[in-house]
Amino acid sequence: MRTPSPTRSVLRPHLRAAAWPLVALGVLQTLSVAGTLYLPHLNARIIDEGVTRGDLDTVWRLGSVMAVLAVLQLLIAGTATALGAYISVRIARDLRAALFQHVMRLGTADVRGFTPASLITRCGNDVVQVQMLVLTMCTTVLTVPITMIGAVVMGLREEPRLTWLMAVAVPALVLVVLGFAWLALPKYRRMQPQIDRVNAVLREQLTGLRDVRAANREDHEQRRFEQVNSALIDTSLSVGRLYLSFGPIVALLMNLGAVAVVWFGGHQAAAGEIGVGSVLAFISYLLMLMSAVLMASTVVMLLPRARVSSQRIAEVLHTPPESTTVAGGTPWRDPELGIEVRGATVRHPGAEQPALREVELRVRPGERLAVVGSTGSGKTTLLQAISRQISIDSGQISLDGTDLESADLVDLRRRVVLVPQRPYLFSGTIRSALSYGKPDADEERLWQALRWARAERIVTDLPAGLDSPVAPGGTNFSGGQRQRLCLARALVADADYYLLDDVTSALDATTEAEVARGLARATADAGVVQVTQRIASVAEADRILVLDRGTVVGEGNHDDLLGTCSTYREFVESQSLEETTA
Ligand SMILES: Nc1ncnc2c1ncn2[C@@H]1O[C@H](COP(=O)(O)OP(=O)(O)OP(=O)(O)O)[C@@H](O)[C@H]1O
Repeated sequence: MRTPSPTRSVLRPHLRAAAWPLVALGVLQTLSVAGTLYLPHLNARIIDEGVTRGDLDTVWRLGSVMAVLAVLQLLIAGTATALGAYISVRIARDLRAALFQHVMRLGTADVRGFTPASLITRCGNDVVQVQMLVLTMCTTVLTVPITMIGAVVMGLREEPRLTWLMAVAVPALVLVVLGFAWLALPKYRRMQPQIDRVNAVLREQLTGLRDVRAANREDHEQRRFEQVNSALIDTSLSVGRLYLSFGPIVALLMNLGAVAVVWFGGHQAAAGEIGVGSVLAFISYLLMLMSAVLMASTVVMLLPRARVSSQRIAEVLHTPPESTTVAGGTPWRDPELGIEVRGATVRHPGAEQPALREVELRVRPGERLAVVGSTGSGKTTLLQAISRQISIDSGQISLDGTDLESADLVDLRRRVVLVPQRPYLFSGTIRSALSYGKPDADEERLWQALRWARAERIVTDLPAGLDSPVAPGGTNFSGGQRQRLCLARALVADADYYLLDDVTSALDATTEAEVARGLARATADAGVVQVTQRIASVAEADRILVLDRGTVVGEGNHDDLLGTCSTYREFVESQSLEETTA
């Protein structure tokens, strides 16, 4: 079975949506080309029937017709160009929107797999490549064949004995174009991944700028950037050099064609066999024919590059979204059942060992479960799995008796709120940042959440209060302030379950204790799974789950675990040691 071309599959829905503008464009282009083809013929008649015979009336009459026709042709061609640009911009806009919408629905693992840098290139540069192709197609798809046929027919009408020149000039030009394509296409293919690499390096360097400076590695990073950048520049330059040689060769061929017409046609004109106007018209038709071949070659050049870009866009669009049950999944069964994890095993893509092995846990409404374990023991992975940021490889996770795989994802995310280890604050104001997950939250709710998260002072200390600006990522706040604001944002959502991933790690012990008290009040009716490294937070929990290398090695309350779980004892002892040292 033939697989549809990626360009076609990516463009089809958008071309269909632009059907009427495309029809209008076709009509305008046909009229414009017809005008272009008729003008040299009129010119020939003015010269041969008017100028040569000294018939001024004919010169005036045909001259006026030619002037009106030329203006009309210009207007129509201008409108067609504008319409073509409009269609290509509109298609690019819709394609980018569709791509962005799809990326938003991709699973976390898929986003990691593509890499954010590549996704940015795909939404940006790759869409631009497709847009360029559409724009070129808009100006050539009808113009080229009509011009080619029209130029040959009109050339034959003017002087059939010169048409052999067309039969020589056009294949020569086609050969040059094919040679150029053969040299240029591999370079174009190399370019997109090179743009990806530049973006990836740049993104990493800008994200880790502080660490680069702290480690004095500016020179190293500069070299790393220069390496990927110069690879891209080299490719771009070699394409540019090819174009440099292509232009003069094509111009030479076209001029040789014109000279040949003058040479052979001139002899016939001198012998009185044809008019000078016909020779001039034939030159115009030959040049039109060659220009049409060039226009077609532009499409031939753009097509493979746009194909590579379409392929990259199609890869994203064809990646299934996170869930087939984004809305309208299986209803929740029994609110008393809460969160249940049964035999959950998770292996991250590319990882040798599973991050979670056969994990079992249960959290009911109003219950608080603390999760402790050494670094890398799978705590974050567990919370990601419960909130369905990642899928589990085996076992089952359910909420209120409904398997998360078949649950309504939007409703799940409304009911179960994850506060990650390094949450992100979006730019805007504190008000917009706090109500990010619940845009209809009233002001009282925002203040209440701020009080619970002990973040009220952060806001009242600012002159503009809730309307104070937040920089992208919340970088105008300290780590501890950011953590509390993010916690407040989660509490605004008023969820049924909270998954808290070490959310007080940047706070001092006193503030942490205050936050813990606020949290306890805020989430009194909710179920809470709290990953923590602090013994103080563990003490507040109803139960404690101890993870070691992805496996549950203990579960119970503090006293039970002290007696039964050596990993937990080590955790407690390390904390006591820290406190003593402090
Ligand atoms: N995206 C990933 N790809 C591959 N392996 C991963 C990925 N994320 C985590 N891991 C691995 O899974 C294991 C568990 O990681 P996880 O982040 O869940 O640990 P953690 O207990 O939360 O650690 P920490 O306390 O340091 O935050 C680790 O061995 C880690 O290297």
